[in-house]
Formats: sequence, C-alpha cells, structure tokens
Amino acid sequence: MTILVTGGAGYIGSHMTLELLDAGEKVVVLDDLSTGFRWAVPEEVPLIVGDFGDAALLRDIFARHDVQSIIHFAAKIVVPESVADPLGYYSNNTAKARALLEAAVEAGVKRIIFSSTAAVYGDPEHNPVTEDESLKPVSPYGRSKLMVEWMLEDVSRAHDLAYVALRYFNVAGADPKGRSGQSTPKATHLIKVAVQAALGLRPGMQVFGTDYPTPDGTCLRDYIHVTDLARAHLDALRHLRGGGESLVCNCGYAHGFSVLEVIETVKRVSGVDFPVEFAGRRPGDPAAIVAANDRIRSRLGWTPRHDDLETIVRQALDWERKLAVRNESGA
Ligand SMILES: NC(=O)c1ccc[n+]([C@@H]2O[C@H](COP(=O)([O-])OP(=O)(O)OC[C@H]3O[C@@H](n4cnc5c(N)ncnc54)[C@H](O)[C@@H]3O)[C@@H](O)[C@H]2O)c1
Ligand SMILES: O=c1ccn([C@@H]2O[C@H](COP(=O)(O)OP(=O)(O)O[C@H]3O[C@H](CO)[C@H](O)[C@H](O)[C@H]3O)[C@@H](O)[C@H]2O)c(=O)[nH]1
Repeated sequence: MTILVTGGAGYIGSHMTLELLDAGEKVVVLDDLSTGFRWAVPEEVPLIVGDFGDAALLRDIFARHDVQSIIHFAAKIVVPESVADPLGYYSNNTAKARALLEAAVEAGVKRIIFSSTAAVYGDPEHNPVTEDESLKPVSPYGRSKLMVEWMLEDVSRAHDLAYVALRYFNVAGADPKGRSGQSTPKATHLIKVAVQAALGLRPGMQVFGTDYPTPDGTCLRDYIHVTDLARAHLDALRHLRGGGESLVCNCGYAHGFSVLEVIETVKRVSGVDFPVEFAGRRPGDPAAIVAANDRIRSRLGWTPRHDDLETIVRQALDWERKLAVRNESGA
C-alpha cells in the first residue's frame, strides 16, 4: 500500500516523507516544484513532477501505484498573495482539491489527510481556540482551505473516503537529523526571518506591531515543531486505518510566545544581537492565536516531543547555516 504525498517537495511535505520512510511506509510524491525542491525528496522516493489538479495524471498515478491513502500538502500558502490574487488561490487550493477528491473517489482511495490552517479561525474570540470556535477566515487563503474542509465533510458522507483535517498553527524548526528544513528563499515567517538576521543573511528585522492587547504588546503565536506536526499525520493515518471516524483537529502546543520572546530566544541561542526595528501592525494579523490541543491528544493519541522553543530555534539555525552553504555552492 502506497501513500501519495502531494507537495512532498515542500517544507512540511518533505518532513512528512522522511517520517513516513522512517516508519517503513511506501511513498510516492506528486509536486509541481513551484515552491518545492527536487533535492528535498529522498532518492528512494518516486517524485512525479506535475499538478495535483491534473485528472489524467492522477488516474495514471492511481493505476500504477496501489494508493490507499493521500496526505495532501500541496497548496499556495502566502496570505498577502492570496489577497492580491484570490482567484489563483481558489483555483490552486480549492478547485484542484476538488479534482483530487474526484479522482480519489473514482480510484477507490480510502483515506485522506488534509493540511488545513489556523487561518480558518481568523481573529478568534477565545484562546486557546478549540475546533468548535466559529470559523471566520479573513483571507482568501483561509477561505480557500476552509472550503476544502467542507468538501471533505460532504464527500466523506457520500463516499467511502474518510479524512482527517489538521489545522496547523505556526509551523517551525527543522528535521532534528538535519535532512530538511524551511528553504523557501523569501519566506516571511518570524523564526526564519530572525534566524536569517542572526546569521547576517539580512541586515536586521522588524517587529510588526507593539500595541496589541497582549502582555508585551506584540502578537502571540503557538509555534509547533515540524517533526511533531509530521507525527500528527502518522497518528491520523493510524486512526483512519483502524477504522476511526473522520475528524478535524488543531495542531499546536496550547501555549504561545510573543514576537519579542521569539526574537529574544533567537538572540540568546545564536549569541548574536542583531538590529530590530519596531514597525506598525501588519494588516490581517490576529493579536493572539493559540491552539487548544485536547482533541488531537485524546482522539489521535498525539503527544509532542519537541515542545521547546530553544530546540526549535537551534534546529532552524542549523538548517539555515546548511542552506547558506548549499546556496553558495549552487547545489
Ligand atoms: N508553513 C506553515 O506555517 C503552515 C501553516 C498552516 C498550514 N500550512 C499548510 O501546509 C501545507 C504545506 O505548506 P508548506 O509550508 O510546506 O509550503 P511549501 O510551499 O513549502 O509546500 C507546498 C508544496 O506544494 C507544491 N505545490 C503547490 N501547488 C501545487 C500544485 N498545483 N501541484 C503540485 N504541487 C504543488 C509546491 O511546489 C510545494 O512543494 C500547505 O497546504 C499549507 O497551506 C502551512
Ligand atoms: O519579520 C517579521 C515576521 C513576522 N512578524 C510577526 O510574527 C508573528 C508571526 O508571523 P508569521 O508570519 O511567522 O506567521 P503568521 O502567524 O502570520 O502565519 C501563520 O498562520 C497563517 C495563517 O494565519 C499561515 O498559515 C502561515 O503559513 C503561518 O505561518 C506575527 O505577529 C507577525 O506580524 C514580525 O513581527 N516580523
């Protein structure tokens, strides 16, 4: 039985592929390499370069490989880009997911795990936010993902296809064995930016907003280690294989760090006091968003192993150094 990983050449998908191989699973990756990297897919894993919305290609993959489960990561993921190009996001993230589901149902695929996002909550009224909080995404990106959750709910009722939708909070860190990490050249994620500043790869950084209703005035986020996140998918797979029902679960540690706390941690771990400028709020940023994680713990038996900001930062620094050497050598 093979697992199809869409987006397996990207940041989270490449960690998932490693985790699946470590667990002895058979994997095939489908990725168009729009933001992913060929080198991020281990040599022993077949990489099909193509579009996950291409029905003919999907039919061919399902005919050649005994795919019983899909882990669907492939998507466009940049919130401001989604505001500028909503139709591009609804096409890539929503319409193509419909095509994937249609092909999966046609081929008799039994299980799908979907990368959803905390962005489906928008600016939540309560923290930690539970899965039952009202869903008010504020960006086309969040809406494009929420619509897929709704499709999954309907499709799973009508067909023999069970699903787990995992709502990721702020994904960070790198493979503890140093095999992969966040490699997107212009990534805007806080930890990536701070780590680049610490390594002198950028002159400094900005803090977006210091007047939020939080203890130090900067935004609070729940940073989850990418390997703990990948393991949540393994737990979801086990749940579905055991006949478990379809589920939506948050993925986070249930505690938050402020932007200033993250920057302070990067400075401490790296030993570099890089320049930080205080700037205005970034449009669309919720003040605080922290995951309630009771459901994923009780229903999937998930337990975090890397819930430590210093470890996350240290591994992000290690990966960024590796990446700098790789980029310098033109590999
Ligand atoms: N990074 C985060 O903090 C975060 C938070 C919440 C949710 N997510 C979700 O996790 C998933 C993975 O995100 P990531 O951070 O690894 O991003 P990424 O950009 O590194 O990975 C996405 C991968 O999908 C591929 N892809 C995109 N469109 C495709 C298409 N039409 N056909 C085939 N391949 C395609 C890209 O080439 C890339 O390899 C996404 O669905 C994203 O929405 C990420
Ligand atoms: O240079 C920077 C970068 C970020 N921030 C701040 O740091 C916090 C975290 O920002 P990120 O960009 O790292 O993460 P977001 O919380 O905006 O985004 C996360 O949630 C989004 C949905 O809301 C998407 O899912 C996205 O992929 C995921 O990383 C925010 O307050 C942001 O304003 C800064 O102050 N300076």
